Amino acid sequence: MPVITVEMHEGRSIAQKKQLVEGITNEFVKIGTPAEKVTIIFRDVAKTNWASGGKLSSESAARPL
Ligand SMILES: O=C(O)/C=C/C=C(\O)C(=O)O
Repeated sequence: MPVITVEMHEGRSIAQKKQLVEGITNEFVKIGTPAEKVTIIFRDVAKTNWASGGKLSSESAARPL
């Protein structure tokens, strides 16, 4: 019963999340896991709560989601 947690910047659309769900689930199906057993949790993190390379994401140049 795999549980996959995806922590990412907030802002992705439902359509984008559905695409991710399909892709991630399919990878597990390819290795023999029934799709119903795959659980995916999205944790959308505000850019003010995320930092990389010593900088808050909210203060870094915007990149497309
Ligand atoms: O850590 C970074 O520099 C960038 C992270 C980007 C995401 O988490 C995202 O695109 O959701």
